[in-house]
Amino acid sequence: MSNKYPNAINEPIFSYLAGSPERAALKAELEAQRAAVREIPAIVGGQRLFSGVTVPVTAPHEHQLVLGKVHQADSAVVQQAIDAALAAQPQWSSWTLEQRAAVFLKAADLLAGPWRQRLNAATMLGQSKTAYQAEIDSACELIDFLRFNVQFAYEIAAQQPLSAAGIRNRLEYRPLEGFVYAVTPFNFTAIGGNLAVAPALMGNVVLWKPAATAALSNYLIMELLEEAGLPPGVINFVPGDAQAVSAAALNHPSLAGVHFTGSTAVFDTMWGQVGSNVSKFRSYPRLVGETGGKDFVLAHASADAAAVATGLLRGAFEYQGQKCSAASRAYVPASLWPAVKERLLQDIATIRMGDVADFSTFMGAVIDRRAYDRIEGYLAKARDDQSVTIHAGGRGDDSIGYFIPPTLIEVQDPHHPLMENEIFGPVLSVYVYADAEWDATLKLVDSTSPYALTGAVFATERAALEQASYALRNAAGNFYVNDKPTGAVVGQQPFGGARRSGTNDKAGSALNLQRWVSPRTVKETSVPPREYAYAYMSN
Ligand SMILES: NC(=O)c1ccc[n+]([C@@H]2O[C@H](COP(=O)([O-])OP(=O)(O)OC[C@H]3O[C@@H](n4cnc5c(N)ncnc54)[C@H](O)[C@@H]3O)[C@@H](O)[C@H]2O)c1
Ligand SMILES: N[C@@H](CCC=O)C(=O)O
Repeated sequence: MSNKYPNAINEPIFSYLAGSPERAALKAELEAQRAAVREIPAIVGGQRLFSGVTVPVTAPHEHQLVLGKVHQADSAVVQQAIDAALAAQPQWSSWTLEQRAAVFLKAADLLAGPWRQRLNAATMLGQSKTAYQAEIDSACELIDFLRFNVQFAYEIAAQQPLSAAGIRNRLEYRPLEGFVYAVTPFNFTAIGGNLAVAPALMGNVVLWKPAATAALSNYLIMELLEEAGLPPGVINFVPGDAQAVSAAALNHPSLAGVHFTGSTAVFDTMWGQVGSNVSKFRSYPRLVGETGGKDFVLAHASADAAAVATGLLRGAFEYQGQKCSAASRAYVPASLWPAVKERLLQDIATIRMGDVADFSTFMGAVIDRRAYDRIEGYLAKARDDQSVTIHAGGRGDDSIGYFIPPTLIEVQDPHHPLMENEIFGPVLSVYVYADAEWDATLKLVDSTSPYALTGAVFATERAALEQASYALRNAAGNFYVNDKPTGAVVGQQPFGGARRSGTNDKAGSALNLQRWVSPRTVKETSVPPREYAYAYMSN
C-alpha cells in the first residue's frame, strides 16, 4: 500500500513574542479556561458517563484554583468500556490504513490550527507548563506524533516479502486481537495522546486511563479526536482510580497489549499482574513501557563551561525537572567546576518561578502535593546532611502553589542517594571528579544508576567524545553530544531507554508501531500441483 500523503515535517514552534497573534490567542484561552470548571466524564463507546464521584483538577501553581472535576470510572464502567472497544473493533479494523490515517491527519491539522491554544492553555493551567514548554508538548510534539506515525505506518505496510514465479506472497499487518490498555503519565500531554493514538492508527481499539493530574488536557484530546471523525468506541477514556481500573483491565481475557509511560515501580506492578494472569489471555499481551530515569551529564576537561552550564540549567530545571529525560546527576572535572558553578549560580539567580500565565516565568510548580512532599523530603534530608553542599535553592514553598526552586547540590559521595534515585523535580546533584579520573568516571556514570534513559557528554576533544560514546553505549537510550539530555523531537530522536527505563520501543518511530500489529503471511499459488510425487522420483 503506497502512501499518497506528503512526508511529515516537524511542526514549527510558535514564538509567543509580545504582540504576536499566538500570544494574544493563548492569553485569551488561559483567561477563559481559568474562569470555567470543566466536568470531565468517562467516554465509553462515544457516550459521556458522569459517575458523580469526582476528583478535582487544580492548577499546581495555584492549588486553590479548580479547573475541572473528573468523574471517576469504576470497574463497571471499565467493563463497559472494554465491551464498547471490542464492539467497535470489527468495523475499525476493517478500515484501510488510508481511512484511519485520514482521521489522525485531520486531528493534526485541527491541533495545528483552531485547537492549538485550547490544548496549550489546558496544559499550562493543569500541568503548570510555561507557554514554551506547552507549545513544544501539547502542540508540536502531539502534531508530530499524529503526522509521523502515519508516515511510519505506511513504511511498515510497504515491507513486503518476495514472490517467486507463480506465487504471490504478502504480509498483512493485522491489529492485535483484543484491546490495548494505554496508561499515561501527567508530564507530557503529547505522550498521553500518543499512547492511545498509536495503537489505534494500526487498527486497534483502546482503553485509555489518563493520569488524574493531566485529565483536563487529555480529555480535550478526546474531544479533538471526535471532531476529527474518530468513530465511537475506538478509544475509550476511563479516568479513575489507577489500581481499580487496572485490576479490571489487566484481568480481562481480551487484553492484547499495554502501552504505558510512567514510573518504573508502576510498570513493574503491571508487568507482574499480566504475568500472573498470563494463561487467561487469548493472546500473549504486548507490553510496552517507557519508565523512569536518572539522567546524567558528563563534562570532560576540554568542555566549554558556558555550554555545560546552559545544558545543565535547561536540562535540569525546564518544566521543573519533571521530564523523564531531565538532567539530575552531573559529573564535572575539578578544573572546570569553578567556571561552571559560577555561571550556573549567576543564571539560577535570574530564573523566575511562578504563575505560568505570566510569560516571564521560566518555571512553574511541581505537579501536586505528593510530588511536592517527595521532593521536599529529599531537600529536608539534604539540609541536614553535612556531606552535601546546597549551592542554590533547597527549600520549597507550598503556600500558593507547589513551588520548588531550582536546586543545585554538590555531593562528595558519587553514590549518594541524590545521585542514584529518580527525584523527578528541579534538583541537580553534581559530583566533582579529579581531571585524571576520566576513565574511572566513565565507569562510575555507567554503573551508578539502574536506569538508562538519557545522558549527555560535553567535550571539545573528539577522542574524549568517542570514548564516552562507546563506554556509555548501554547507559542511555538517548545519548546527546554537546547538548542537554532533554527535548527529543519526533522523527529526529526516537525516544526511549533500556535497563530499568523501559522496553525501549522508541516512541515516535516505526519500532513502536510494530508492537501494535500481528502480521499474517499469505501465500497464494497460481497453479497448485495436482500430483504428490516429485518429477525426479520417476527415474
Ligand atoms: N521513559 C519515558 O519516556 C517517560 C516519559 C514520561 C514520564 N516518564 C516517567 O513517568 C514518571 C512520572 O509520571 P507519573 O508521575 O505520571 O508516573 P506514575 O507511574 O505515577 O503514573 C503513570 C500512570 O500510571 C497510573 N498508575 C499509578 N499507579 C498505578 C497502578 N498501581 N497500576 C496501574 N496504573 C497506575 C497513573 O495513574 C498514571 O496514569 C517518572 O518516573 C518519569 O521518568 C517516563
Ligand atoms: N521526550 C521528552 C521526554 C519525555 C519524558 O518525560 C524529552 O526528550 O525531553
